[in-house]
Amino acid sequence: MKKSLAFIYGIICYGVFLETFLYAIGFVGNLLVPKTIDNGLPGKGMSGVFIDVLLLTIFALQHSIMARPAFKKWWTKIIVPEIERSTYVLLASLALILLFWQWRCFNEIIWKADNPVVQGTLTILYFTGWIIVLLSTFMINHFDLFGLKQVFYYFKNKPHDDPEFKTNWLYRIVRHPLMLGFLIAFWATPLMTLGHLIFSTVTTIYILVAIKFLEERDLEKSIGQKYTAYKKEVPMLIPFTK
Ligand SMILES: C[S@@+](CC[C@H](N)C(=O)[O-])C[C@H]1O[C@@H](n2cnc3c(N)ncnc32)[C@H](O)[C@@H]1O
Repeated sequence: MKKSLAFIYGIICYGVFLETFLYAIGFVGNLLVPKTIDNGLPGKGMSGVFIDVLLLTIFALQHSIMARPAFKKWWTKIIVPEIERSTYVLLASLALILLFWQWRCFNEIIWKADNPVVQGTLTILYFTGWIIVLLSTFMINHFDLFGLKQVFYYFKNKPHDDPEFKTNWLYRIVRHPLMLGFLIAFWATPLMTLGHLIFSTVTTIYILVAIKFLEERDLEKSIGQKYTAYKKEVPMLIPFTK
């Protein structure tokens, strides 16, 4: 019973993530969804900027704190370890939903591409960024990353191992293709408004800090010499710079 419930919970969390991910593509790209980065509650002065930065900080803190090994060790004494990843994914999705709902728009134009070729190129780049994000999740292990594998193995009474360290496909070109995909999607836009600029700047700072001071430190601790060698060989985010 407990295992079935955990499995159902994992599927629900994955469903919420999938919807949030698709909504995010529409939100950042100003496409199809009711509230977007440039179409929603109007931002007013510094209080609007404060709200946007706060929303991004809530997401960043949830993401960073709950991904740390020390937090997971403590947290899995409280909840069933097999639903830890699903819970992380659910809370990350809820933090994003809060951001989509409460985002304050600032529509002052920073840049606008009028040339159709430039517009088209930036739009293609935008979608390429999201495709890179999605592909990268499959290169690590999509179902592990989003908690489905853990609850399925629990349901089936099979032991679950942590995902393997990968250095193939996009991980041979940069160490963080998933984050590179996000950076491309956040910056490649034919219309950059002040609100979008706040979003892209804060997320870029967060991505750089999280990679350098959190994720890579944990990876070096858990993988050791193999990761140090990988760092020497493969660039962090910009392809062909090593
Ligand atoms: C959201 S993913 C982002 C991965 C990576 N930073 C990227 O941008 O492609 C975070 C998880 O991926 C794991 N991870 C990072 N690099 C990895 C690799 N080369 N192989 C397997 N897992 C990796 C981290 O341990 C962490 O649990």
